Amino acid sequence: MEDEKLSGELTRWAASHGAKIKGIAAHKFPGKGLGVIAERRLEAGETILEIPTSLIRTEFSLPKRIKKAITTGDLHDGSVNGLLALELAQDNSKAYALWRSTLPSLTDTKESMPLFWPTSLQDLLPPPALALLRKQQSKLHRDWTAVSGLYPNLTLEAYTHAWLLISTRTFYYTPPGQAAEDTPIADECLAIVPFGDYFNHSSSSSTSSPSSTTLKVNYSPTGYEFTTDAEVPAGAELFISYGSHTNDFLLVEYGFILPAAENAHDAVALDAVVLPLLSAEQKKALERENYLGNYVLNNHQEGEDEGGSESEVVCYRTTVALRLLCMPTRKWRRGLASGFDDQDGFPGEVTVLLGNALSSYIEMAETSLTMISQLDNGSASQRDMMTRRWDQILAQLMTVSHRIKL
Ligand SMILES: C[S@@+](CC[C@H](N)C(=O)[O-])C[C@H]1O[C@@H](n2cnc3c(N)ncnc32)[C@H](O)[C@@H]1O
Repeated sequence: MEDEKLSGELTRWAASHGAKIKGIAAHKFPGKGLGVIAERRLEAGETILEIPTSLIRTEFSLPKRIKKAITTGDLHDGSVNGLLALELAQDNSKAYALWRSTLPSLTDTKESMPLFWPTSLQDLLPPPALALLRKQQSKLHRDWTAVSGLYPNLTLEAYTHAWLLISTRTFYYTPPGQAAEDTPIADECLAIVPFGDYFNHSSSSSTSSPSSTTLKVNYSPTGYEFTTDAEVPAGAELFISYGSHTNDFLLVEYGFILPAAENAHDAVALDAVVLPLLSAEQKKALERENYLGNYVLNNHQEGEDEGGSESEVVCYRTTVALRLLCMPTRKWRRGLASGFDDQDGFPGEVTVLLGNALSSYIEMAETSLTMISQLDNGSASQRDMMTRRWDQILAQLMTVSHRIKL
C-alpha cells in the first residue's frame, strides 16, 4: 500500500477502535520503518493520542485457548512476552489485521536483531551486548520449550519473530487496582498498544534538544495518553523514550543504535578489562562493599565540556576498584568509609592503571573491528551496525585515554 494511503487507513482503523488521534499520523522514516509525524503545528501540553484499554493487548486479554493451557499447567513456564508472542504468531483475527500488516517482516527482523545473526558475528558483539544477548537467548529458549510441544505447527523461526516483535514494541503495564506488593517484575508487565507502538525512540528530552520531540506517556485505568511537552513544528517526527539505555542495550533489545552524540545514556562498560586485574580476595572485598562490577565510562563527546574532569567520565565505581589495586585493603576500607585522600599519591597510580585498562580495551576494539571486516558471514548491514558500535566504543576509549595522559 502506498505510504499516504496506509497512513490514512491506520488512523481510521485505530479511530474505529476508540483511539483519539489529533494532528499526527504514522509515517515511514528512512532506516527506521514506521514512526509518527506531526501533521500540523502542535501546542505544548497537547494530548495527541489516546489509546483505550479496549484496544490494548495484555496477558489478561489472551484468547481462551491460551488461558486454558496456562491454567491446566501446560504453559506454566512461559513468560508474558512468550505468551503474547504465541498469541501474535497464531493471530489471524480480522480486527487486528491492518495493524499486523504493518509490523516489521521476518526478513527485516532477521536483518536488525542480533538474536537472529550468525553465531560468528554474535560472538564479536561488545562484551555487555553479548551478555545481554545470552540472557535473551535463554529467555527465548525457556519460552520456546514451554510452547513448542503444544503447537507442533509453529516453527522456531516464526515464534522467534513474534517474540521479538513483542519485546521491541510493548509498553509497561499493570492492571488497574493491582496492589504494589503484587506487582510482578517489570519484564512481566507488558501491553501491546497498537498505534502507540509506532513511536520511535529518542534519548533526548524536548528541552535538551528542541529538534527532537519526546512525548510524555501516561497510562491509567482508561488507557494510554501521549502528550507533547513542548511546541512541535508541522512535519517533525515525534518520539518517546524507551528508557535510559546504552547503545549496547538498544542494539540487542531493539536492533538499532543511536549516533553517540544523540545518546546521553550511552556508556562504555569496562568490566571486561577491570575485573581480570582483581584477585579473588579483592573481588570478595569489592563484593562485600557492593562495588564489584558495573564499571563504565560515561558518554563524553569530543569538544564538549572541555574543562570537565576525568571523574565525570570514569564512574566512581571504577576508581574505587582501581584504588583497591594500589593500596592495602584496610586503608581502602577506611577511604571508602570516610573519603579517599586525593593528596596521598594514589590518584596517580589509579590513572596509570586506568590508562593500561583503556589500552587493552582499545586493542580489543581494534581486533574486533579487524575480525568483523574479514568476516564473510552475516549481511553487509549487520556487519556495518557492529562496526559502527565498535567505532563508537573505540572513539570514546581514545578520547578518555588521551585526556588522562595530558
Ligand atoms: C516500538 S517499534 C517503533 C516502530 C517501528 N519503527 C515500526 O516500524 O514499527 C521499535 C522499533 O523501531 C525501530 N526504532 C525505534 N527507534 C529507532 C531509532 N531512533 N532509530 C532507528 N530505529 C528505531 C527499531 O527497529 C525498534 O525495534
